[in-house]
Amino acid sequence: MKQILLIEDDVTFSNMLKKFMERHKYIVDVSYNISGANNLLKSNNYDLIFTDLRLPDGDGIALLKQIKQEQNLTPVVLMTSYAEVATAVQAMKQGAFDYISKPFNPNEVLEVITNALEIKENKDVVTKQPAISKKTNENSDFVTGISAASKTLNEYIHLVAPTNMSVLVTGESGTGKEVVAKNIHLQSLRKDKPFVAVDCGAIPKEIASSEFFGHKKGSFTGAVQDKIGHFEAANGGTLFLDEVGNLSYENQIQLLRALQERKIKPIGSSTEINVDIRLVTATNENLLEVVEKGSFREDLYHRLNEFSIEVPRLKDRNDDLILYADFFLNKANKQLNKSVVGFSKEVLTIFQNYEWPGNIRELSNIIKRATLLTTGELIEVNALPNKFFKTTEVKTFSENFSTKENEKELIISALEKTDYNRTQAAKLLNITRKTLYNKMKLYEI
Ligand SMILES: Nc1ncnc2c1ncn2[C@@H]1O[C@H](COP(=O)(O)OP(=O)(O)OP(=O)(O)O)[C@@H](O)[C@H]1O
Repeated sequence: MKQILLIEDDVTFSNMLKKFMERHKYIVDVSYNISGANNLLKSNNYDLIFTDLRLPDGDGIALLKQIKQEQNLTPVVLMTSYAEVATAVQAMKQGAFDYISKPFNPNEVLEVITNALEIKENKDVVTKQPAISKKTNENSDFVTGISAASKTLNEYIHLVAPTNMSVLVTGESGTGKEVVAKNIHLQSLRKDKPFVAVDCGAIPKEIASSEFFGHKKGSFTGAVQDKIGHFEAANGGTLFLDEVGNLSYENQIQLLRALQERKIKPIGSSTEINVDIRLVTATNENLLEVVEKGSFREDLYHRLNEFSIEVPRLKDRNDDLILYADFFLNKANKQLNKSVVGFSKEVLTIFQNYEWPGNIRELSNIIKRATLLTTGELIEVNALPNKFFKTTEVKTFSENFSTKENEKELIISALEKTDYNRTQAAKLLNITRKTLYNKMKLYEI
C-alpha cells in the first residue's frame, strides 16, 4: 500500500483528510509541523507528501525547497486557501507536483493522488514534468482552468468534440470562443485536418459567397485568378464561423444550402465539389432574439445549434484568474524578452475586484502592457492603466462620433479604451461592427 505524509496543523481538518485517504487504502502519517515532518521523513520512504502552506514553524514552500535540495523525488502537493493560490503557482515553478485549494472536492483529492503516484512510478518524469502542465498547457497555448465553470466547459468540449455535431459557441467578447472552437477541433477525429477560422463580421456581403465557396478566374471583375473558398480549404476538417449573426440574409441561405447538400459550387464553375466539414460557429449576441426579430433564419439557427456551449465570463471564473494571469505573464516574458516573476498583492487584489468587461483578451493585453513597463521582479500597481482607478466617461464617444469629425482619432480612442475589442468599440461608437471594420479599413487602422 502507498504511504502518504500529511503535514497540516488544523487537527480537525487533518483527521478528516487522513480518514478519507485511509478509506481509499492509503497509509497516512500526520505531522502538525515541519520539525515533526522532518523526523518522519528521516525514517520513512513516502510515496507522496501533502503539506499545508502555512505551518506553525515555517511554510510549505521552505519544506518543498528542502525536499528538492535533498534530491528526494517524492512528489509534494501543497494545500492552500483560495487567497494563497498565487503563492502556490510560484511553488509549482519550484517543483511542487501540484496544489489543491481548500475547500477540497474529494474527487479532486483522489485525482491529484492518483496522478502524483503515477508520475512517481517513473521517477525521470517527476523532475521534467511538473503538474502545472495539466492546468497550463503552454504547448497548446491554452489554460484549462480549475474553476467549476471551466470544468463544466471542458467537459462539454470533451463530450461533443468526437462527434460530428454542429456546435454553436456563445459568450461575451474576449471569453475565448475561438479558443474553444479550436479545442473542439483538436480533440476531434479531424484534428490532423485543417481548422479554418472565418470572421463573418469582417466579410462584406457582396464578396461573402466568393469567400465561402471560391471563384474561377474571370467570373467577375476583379477575379484575376482562381480562388479556393473557406469550405474547400476546410475540407475534411473544421470550419469555424465567428460572429455568424452578422451574415446577410442572402448569405445565410447560401450557407444553409451548402450545409444541407454538403456540396459547393465556386462562382463561375460548373462543377460541384463534395465537402466534408464539421461546423463550429460563434456569436456574442443572443441569436434566438435575432431569429425572433426575423433577421436570422430559424432553420439555419437549428442547423448550427445541434449542441451549444456557453463560454463563461472571466468574472465568473474567478478561481482561474491567477492561472490565467500567470500564463499571460509567462507568454509576455517570452515575447518581450523579460523576466518578471509575478504580481504584487495589491495588483492581485485589484484584478480580483475588477469586472473584466473585455474578459480574457483584456487580461492578456493588460498583462502584456504591464510586463513591458515593469523593470523590477513584480508587476506593481503603477504598471496598470488608469481605467482601474477611475470611472470612464463613455457617453461622449457616440455623441462626438455622430458629428463625423476626427473619426479616425475617435475610432482609435474607442479601440484603446476597449483593449482592441472591436465589438465593444463598435458599441461605444454606436455603430455596427461591420461599419467599424469598413472605417478601420478606410483609415488604415
Ligand atoms: N483558455 C485560454 N487559454 C489561453 N488563452 C486564452 C484562453 N481563452 C482565450 N484566450 C485568449 O484570449 C483572447 C481572446 O480569445 P478569443 O479570440 O477566442 O475570444 P472570443 O470570445 O472569440 O472573442 P470575440 O468575441 O471578440 O471574437 C485570445 O488572445 C486568446 O488566445
